[in-house]
This record gives sequence, structure tokens and C-alpha cells, in this order.
Amino acid sequence: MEIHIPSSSALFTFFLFLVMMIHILCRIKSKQPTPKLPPGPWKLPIIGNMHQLTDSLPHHSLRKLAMKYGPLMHLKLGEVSNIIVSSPEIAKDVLKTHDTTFANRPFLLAAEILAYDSTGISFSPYGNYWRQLRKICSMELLSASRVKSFGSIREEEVSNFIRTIYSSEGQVINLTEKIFSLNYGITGRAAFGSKAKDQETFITIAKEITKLAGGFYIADMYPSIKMLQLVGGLRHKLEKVHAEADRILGNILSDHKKKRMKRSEFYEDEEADEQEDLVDVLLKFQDGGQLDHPLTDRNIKAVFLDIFTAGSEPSSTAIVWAMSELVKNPNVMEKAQSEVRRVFDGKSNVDETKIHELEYLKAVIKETLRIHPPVPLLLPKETSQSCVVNGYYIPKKTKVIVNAWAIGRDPKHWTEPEKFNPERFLNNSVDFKGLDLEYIPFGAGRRICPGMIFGMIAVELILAQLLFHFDWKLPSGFKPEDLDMTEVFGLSSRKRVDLCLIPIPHHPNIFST
Ligand code: HEM
Repeated sequence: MEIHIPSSSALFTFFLFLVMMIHILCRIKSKQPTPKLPPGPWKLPIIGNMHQLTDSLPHHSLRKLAMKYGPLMHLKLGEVSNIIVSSPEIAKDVLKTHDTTFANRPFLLAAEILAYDSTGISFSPYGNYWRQLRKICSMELLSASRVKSFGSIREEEVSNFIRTIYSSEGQVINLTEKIFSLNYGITGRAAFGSKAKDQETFITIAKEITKLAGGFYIADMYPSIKMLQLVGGLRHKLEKVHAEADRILGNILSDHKKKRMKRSEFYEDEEADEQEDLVDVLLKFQDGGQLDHPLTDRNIKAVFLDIFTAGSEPSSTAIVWAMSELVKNPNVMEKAQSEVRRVFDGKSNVDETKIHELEYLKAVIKETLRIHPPVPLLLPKETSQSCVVNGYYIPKKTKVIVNAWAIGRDPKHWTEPEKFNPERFLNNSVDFKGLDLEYIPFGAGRRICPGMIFGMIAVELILAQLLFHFDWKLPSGFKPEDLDMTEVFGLSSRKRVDLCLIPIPHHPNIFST
């Protein structure tokens, strides 16, 4: 057989051709524009854009900057790259189209220490462990039927709350304080079952946790400089609060384990189910052995802490804002009151059976959540890989902040966005369930709030009771237009000044005997 060996000049020509082709291809490729980072203000060395967030609340400053730089904006806060999303269209790209890429959470010192190395639902990284927790949450802990099963707890706690207000009729009461205590009480009973012996202390700690977890900390902006975790005693404060919460949670867990053992000795399974609180449900999964990621006691405590704080704080904040708007807008108050009193006419109290008929009250609540979303920047997210959004390059591990507060005021989607106008939600299908990106008080996509049903039923019941039983007056000398409607920033965006009002009973006091 003959073998043909090409001549050296033919080889040289082929090699030259190959080099030229590679060169041409590289030039073509380099002419294709590489996507740039989203636009943003000029950055200072070391601090980046931190100085641009100091003049007002973060969601206000971010909106102002977005008006100049656009709805997808890049900011450098310390050493961390952030993108800020401020329009429904970009929110759709981030929370829907690229949902999995944006479903992670960034490192936050407070979550690391308070939430048992970020192993609760809210701050655990996107992956199998988080997926398992979400499944337990939506199918067991916060399912519609479980929430319904807590109806008697809610009705009892709310009736006690109304009773204490009757006892202060005609006097100024701090409604903010009462509403927060009530909600922590309801979530506490749903979670712990009967009143735990340290419940009051735990409520105080949970409030402290909410305050600490909501901060914008220098340590999170320079995660590589561990020494910054000690600035202002931050690490020490977080560890101290965590240790106290852990002690109480440990006691609750062991009490439940003991009761569970006793109960299984005396009851049939079905009867035992009726007495379950949320800790019992988690323990059932721990014992069941059917999970891919077995739940440790630390995991249960993390989830429990999550539900207790996430379950009480935003609902209370929403109720306080709704009552403030109602007092500020007497015509809206009158309409909402007459609806509740008509639907529950002939009854001595509001219960959950006919609450779905309160169409106008629902519109009031929706409008409150639009104009005062309790979690205005949602919870921060982080990209798990690089991607391109709206023609801009978003690198892996970029922190993502969605400004739900600004989105709910986008003039392209809302007429007179600064006006409190519940009528806009009547005969309107826009809802907060994560499909309408112009209205996302509960977030959207994979990380959407799983406690929507639990939260909304409490908000509706408490407001309906307050409007059914009482007319509300401002302390003497105050006019509705004087009401201070400024906010403070935290895990939830509370009203800065507590709401203090005078209750005037509308019905004879049914609780007097
Ligand atoms: C009016 C009441 C409430 C509002 C406005 C609210 C709002 C939110 C928002 C905005 C988020 C972040 C979503 C995101 O990152 O995109 C969230 C997450 C969460 N919420 Fe709620 N929430 C409320 C009530 C509740 C209740 C009652 C519970 C539990 C009992 C709860 C449990 C949670 C949990 C566990 C998460 C974390 C979800 C995850 O990261 O996968 N929330 N909520």
C-alpha cells in the first residue's frame, strides 16, 4: 500500500491558512459586544456607593437613584456587588424568567448566627435542603387546612384582645403595642400549642431578633474582613440573643418530645393529630425517617424561629398601617365599618365563617400592602450563576435587591400612586399571589412568602373586629392630617410613631359579664 506524505510546502500553506482562520474568527468574536454591567452611579474607592444610601430610608434612596439610572441598576456597597430591581418588567425577568438563578440568599451575619448557620427557611441557600423545608411548609405547616385548624386559637386570642380594649373605652390606648402582642400571641400558640412557660420572654427576644436581623451592617458589606463583625459589639449582641432564644427553644422542644411520647401511649393516631401544633408537626418529620435530609434539633429550632418572627412581624405591621390609613381617610373608614357591621348584622362578634364576604375590607388591606409593603425590599437574593438580564451582564454571586415598595408606586402601572385609594382594587383582578409583578408585597417566584394564608386571615380578622366593635378617635388636639405616617427600616417597615387612638364602643360590651 502506498502512503502519500504531503510535501513540506503544502504543510506550510495549510498551517498558514489555519492561523489566518483563527485570527479572523477571534476578530469577529471580539467585535460582538460583551454585555456590560447595568448602569449605576459613579463609585468611590473602598466604599463604592455606600454614601448614596445614607440620606433617607434604603427603599426611598434606592428609588430616587433608580429614577436616574434605570430599573436595573448596579451599586457597589463596600466590596459587594448589588443589582437593584425597580420595575415590574425587570422583576419579571429576575423572579420569573431566571427564577432559579436568582433564588439563592447572600451571606448575612445576623442570619448565620441567629438562624443556626442559616438553616431556617428564609435564609437557607437554594438547594435540596431548602426545597425539603418549603415542601414541609406548604404541605404541612402553613397549608390552608392547617391554618384553618388554628381558627379557634385566633378567635379566642382576638376576642381577649377586644375585651381589653373595651376595658379602656374612652381612653387613649397604644394600638401598635396591643396589635404586636396579639399577633405574637397567636403565632406563639399555633407554634407552641398551649402557652409555654417562657413564652413572654420569648416574645421579647423575637422582637429583639427582628430588630437585629433587619439591619444593614458594615460586616455584610465587607464579608472578607472578619474583624468588622466585632464593630459596635455586633457579633457579641447577636450571639447573646441567640443563646437566650436557643435556651428557650431547647426547653420547648424537650417538653414537646416528652408530651409526644406520653400522647402516643394514650391516643389513637387520629386523635393525636388534632392536638398538633407546629413543633409537633416538625417532630413528626424528624421521627418519620422519610426525609432525604434528616432534621436535627438545630434545624427544627431554626425553622421554628423563622416562622415565629416572619409570622408575627409583617402581619402586625400591615394592621397598624391599615388602621392608620383608615383614621387618616374617614370616608374609607366609614365604608369599611358599614360593610363589616352589615355582614355581621345580628351577631355579637365577628367570626371567620363570613369573613370572605368583606370585599371592601379586602380592598383596604390590598391597598395598604401596596402603599406600605411590610417588607419593602423583600429578602435579599443572590445569583447562583452569571446571566444576562435586559442586555446587561449579571455576574455570579451578585446580591439582588427587589424594591417592591418602588414597584407598587410605578406610575406606568398605578394611577395617582401616592394616593390611598382602596377602590382601585374593586373589580380588579390584580392580586398579591406572585403573578402580577406590579404588585408583590409577598414577593414572587420560588422564594415567595409561604405564610400568605396564615398572615392574611389574621390581618382580616383583627381589622374586622376592630371596625365592628369600635369607632376610633384621635387623642384631643390631633386631626387626621396630623398623623405621622413616616416609617422606620427593619426586617419589616414599621410606622415610626406608635398609633395611639381612643376606642368608642359601637355595640354594648358583650364581654362585660
Ligand atoms: C402580611 C403578612 C406577610 C407579608 C407581607 C410577608 C412578606 C414576605 C416577603 C416579602 C417575603 C420575602 C419573599 C422574597 O424573598 O421574595 C417573605 C418570606 C417569608 N415569609 Fe412572609 N409575609 C407575611 C406573613 C408571613 C407569615 C404569617 C409567615 C409564617 C407563619 C411567613 C413566613 C415567611 C417565610 C418562612 C419566608 C421565607 C421564604 C423563603 O425564603 O423561602 N410570612 N414574606
